[in-house]
Amino acid sequence: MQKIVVEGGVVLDGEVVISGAKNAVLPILCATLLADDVVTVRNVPNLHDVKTTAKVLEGLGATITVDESTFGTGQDSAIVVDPRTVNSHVAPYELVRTMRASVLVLGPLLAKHGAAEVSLPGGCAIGSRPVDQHLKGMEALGAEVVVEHGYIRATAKKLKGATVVFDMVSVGATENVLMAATLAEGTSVLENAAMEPEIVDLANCLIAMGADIEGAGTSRIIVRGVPRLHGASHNVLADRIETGTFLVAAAMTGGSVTCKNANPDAMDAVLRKLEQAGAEITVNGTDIRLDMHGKRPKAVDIVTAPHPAFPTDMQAQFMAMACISDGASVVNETIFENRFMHVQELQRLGADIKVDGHAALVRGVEGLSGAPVMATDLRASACLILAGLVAQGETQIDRIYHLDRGYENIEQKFAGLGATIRRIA
Ligand SMILES: CC(=O)N[C@H]1[C@@H](OP(=O)(O)OP(=O)(O)OC[C@H]2O[C@@H](n3ccc(=O)[nH]c3=O)[C@H](O)[C@@H]2O)O[C@H](CO)[C@@H](O)[C@@H]1O
Ligand SMILES: C=C(OP(=O)(O)O)C(=O)O
Repeated sequence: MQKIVVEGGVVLDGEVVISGAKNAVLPILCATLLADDVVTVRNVPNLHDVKTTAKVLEGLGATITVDESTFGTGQDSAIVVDPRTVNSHVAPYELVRTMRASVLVLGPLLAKHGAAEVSLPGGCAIGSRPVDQHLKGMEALGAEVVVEHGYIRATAKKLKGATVVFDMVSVGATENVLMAATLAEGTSVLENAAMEPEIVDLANCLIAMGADIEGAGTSRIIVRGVPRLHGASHNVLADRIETGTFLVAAAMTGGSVTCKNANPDAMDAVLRKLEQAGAEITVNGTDIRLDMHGKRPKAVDIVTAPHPAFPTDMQAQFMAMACISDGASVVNETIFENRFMHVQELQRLGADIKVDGHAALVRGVEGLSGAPVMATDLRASACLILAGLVAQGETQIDRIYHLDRGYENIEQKFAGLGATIRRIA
């Protein structure tokens, strides 16, 4: 099994080009199922999750074309989906279990083909992650939904517009219901909708396909159903979590890093926290530069919550920073019930962390020491790289397949900033 080996002690310096957002490209690829014609998705990151989504779409019969010569190279990296060849409405367990986001084919299949059979995604390391809000939304639009033998089976001759009030803010449920509502008869109103930038990106792609959507990016989204959606071309927005990961790395090492092709407007909460930690942040168009001027970060408290508050997907990286910050930080995780799996691994590197339920008290230490550690989920893996970058000696991170789900060329990108990092078999 592959590992990443990091040698600590280098001050990061330079520029890194940010990839398209995993959490935008996955729903957008699923949304292509709604179209009557070819959809071209650009700025597609070369991620394991993207490949899994492509497999799910191919399994449904869609024709996928990838230009390998440009795939994973930035803005020109495209996946072309022809949904006209779709001939199945079944997303099997083998694929869904490896990537929860595959449940996002439910809404599009139901709206376009009147039926969907999608394996229940099940829990994962960070929490149980139920999909009740997705199902409640489909039912509100008139679908008949049955959950049996580990599968969600949904049918509807024609979805009907309705008001859907989500019990809690869910990114995935908002996306699934938003996609389904585009082809429903009449108007749907999504109340208590998630406001993440990736939802706005999905809505923009749907609008380019001919959907009538108002209010994406607010808690109330209005969708006027249209009879059909056409082909389109869409550029995926920049990954704010990848951006944040590199900025935290720069802050932890006392360095200076510019993230190119980023989306500064989408990451206010993270940028403000980095400033609070003592970083100088300069935004110039789509460039975000962080300069730490060799200083040690100051301790900052964080509370994760739905956008525009501090993102749960940046919690582990900020906890890594808290481990070596000057002072004590409180990290409060309010989104997922089990997203502190990285704590034990950080402790192996010498961190002083006490967990009490959803809160962790992190007392910054002067230094960490390299050790073998194990990645437990995607962002936990990233946080261990960050910790390894400042730890004395070598840190070996095992189970990095989690990392490849959501970070494109991560070790090459860190190496480009001067880090001593390599992947070993
Ligand atoms: C592919 C993708 O975009 N993944 C992101 C998405 O995941 P995902 O869409 O799965 O996350 P949700 O926003 O749905 O989950 C938020 C919370 O709501 C709960 N919940 C959700 C749906 C539901 O039907 N019932 C329910 O109880 C979840 O268990 C969790 O506690 O948003 C999360 C929260 O920002 C991010 O961490 C993930 O990176
Ligand atoms: C939790 C995450 O992703 P997913 O919802 O795909 O598991 C993440 O990106 O940190």
